[in-house]
Formats: sequence, structure tokens, C-alpha cells
Amino acid sequence: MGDPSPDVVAAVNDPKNGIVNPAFTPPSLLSQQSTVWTRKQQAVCVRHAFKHYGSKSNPNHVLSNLNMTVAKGTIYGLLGASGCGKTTLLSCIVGRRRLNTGEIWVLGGKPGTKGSGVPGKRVGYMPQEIALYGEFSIKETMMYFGWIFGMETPEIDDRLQFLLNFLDLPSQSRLVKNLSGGQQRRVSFAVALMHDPELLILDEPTVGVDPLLRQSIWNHLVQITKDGNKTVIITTHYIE
Ligand SMILES: Nc1ncnc2c1ncn2[C@@H]1O[C@H](COP(=O)(O)OP(=O)(O)OP(=O)(O)O)[C@@H](O)[C@H]1O
Repeated sequence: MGDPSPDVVAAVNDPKNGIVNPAFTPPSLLSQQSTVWTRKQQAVCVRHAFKHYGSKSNPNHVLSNLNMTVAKGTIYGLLGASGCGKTTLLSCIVGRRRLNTGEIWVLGGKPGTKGSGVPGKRVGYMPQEIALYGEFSIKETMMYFGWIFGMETPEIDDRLQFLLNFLDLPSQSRLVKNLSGGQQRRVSFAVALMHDPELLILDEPTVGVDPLLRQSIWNHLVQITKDGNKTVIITTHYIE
């Protein structure tokens, strides 16, 4: 993945009607002239990112001079062919992986540095692979992550009831390991939404989700970004 890349289309929501417009290129992507101060004002700002896997003698270059600017209060769609590096980029943004060279600012700080809050409760991340503990029930899962995020138990309970209903989840006493793949992905989504984070990063959130629920998920994402305080980055194959 490079910049400009024919494989990747950056899309932001239209604040008027919430329609994702894949043909829209934010002005910030057209001009990469920005100061450190302006980069820190963005939800996410990536500059000259390089990332490879494999050995130095036989590297697999995945990110190659990638620049990306995600303004606060937007929904930013990351579209690209399978294997072009979307998950790798998101992992670097949330601080799970590090770039070989280049810089990333997330909510004004550098992921992994003290006080940045990233990784941490400022970000909600739904990875592509299920990263849940199968022996926990849905409720125990939400309690576990809610406490990690520093939430009080009554607050977690309220949020749990909202998310069970919103994401059409089965009984909260069901064990994660006994849920269908789609249900497990929705629990993973619920975990990312649990603490109402400033930045929500969703890797293919609508896989295993029926069209009606997909629509209500999109409506919810448009709703939470409306006031400009929340930002969503999403990879998806559904661009409607
Ligand atoms: N841990 C890893 N070690 C070695 N190579 C990796 C690793 N993770 C990813 N890759 C390789 O890096 C490239 C980009 O993978 P990545 O998962 O970031 O792509 P993607 O755009 O998210 O793909 P998809 O849409 O299929 O999920 C692929 O060629 C993949 O094989």
C-alpha cells in the first residue's frame, strides 16, 4: 500500500446525509503539507509510513510511503484489495505493530507512548480475527472489558443491555464458544463499542451481519460521529 495507491480509496461520510462516498478524496490527502500542530489536531495522521514483513534480504513490502489523514468527526473508509495492507495499517494505528519508518499520530499522541491513551481506552478496536475468551459468557466478556476500560459495574450493565438489543445478540448468559461466527463477531463489535471511545477502529465489522442490522450499524456510526467528537475508521467490502 503506498501513496498515491490505485488500490486504496479513502472515503468519508457526507455530514448531510451520512452516505459514504468512496470517490471523495479529502483535501488533506491532496496536500500533504502540514505542520506537526495540524497533524496533532487530526484523529489520525500517518506520514511516510513504510512497513515490511519478512527478512531484510527478502522483504514483503506492505506499506510504502503511505500518508493518511483522518479528521475528527468523520467516518473514514479504508477500501482495498485483500492483502494490500489494511489490517497492517490499522494494527500500527492502534499500537499493536510498529512501522519500520514513518510517523503516526493518533488523537494527538504517538501510539504506545506514555500518556497517549493508545492503546487504551481512548480507542475501541474490533480486529478481523475473533479475540475473545470462549469460556466467558457474553455478560462476563462485557464485564471483563468494561472493568479494563475503567467503567463502573452499573454503567457496564446499562451499556450491555443497549448493545445486546442493538446488535441483536442472544441471551447474555450464553458462552462465547457456543455462539455462531456472526454472533461472535457482534460480541467483538460490542466490546469495541462498550466504553464509547473517541476513536473506533473496525476491521470488517459487517461480516456475518444481515442487511437490516448492517443498516442500523451504519446509522449508529453516522449518529455517533455527528457532533464531531467521535471518529470511525472502518475497513469493509460493502461500500453502499
Ligand atoms: N504477521 C505477518 N507476517 C508476515 N506477513 C504478514 C503478516 N501479517 C500480514 N502479512 C502479509 O502482509 C500483507 C498484508 O496483509 P494484511 O492482513 O495487512 O492485508 P489486508 O489488506 O488487511 O487483507 P484482507 O482484506 O484480506 O484482510 C499480506 O501479503 C500478508 O500475507
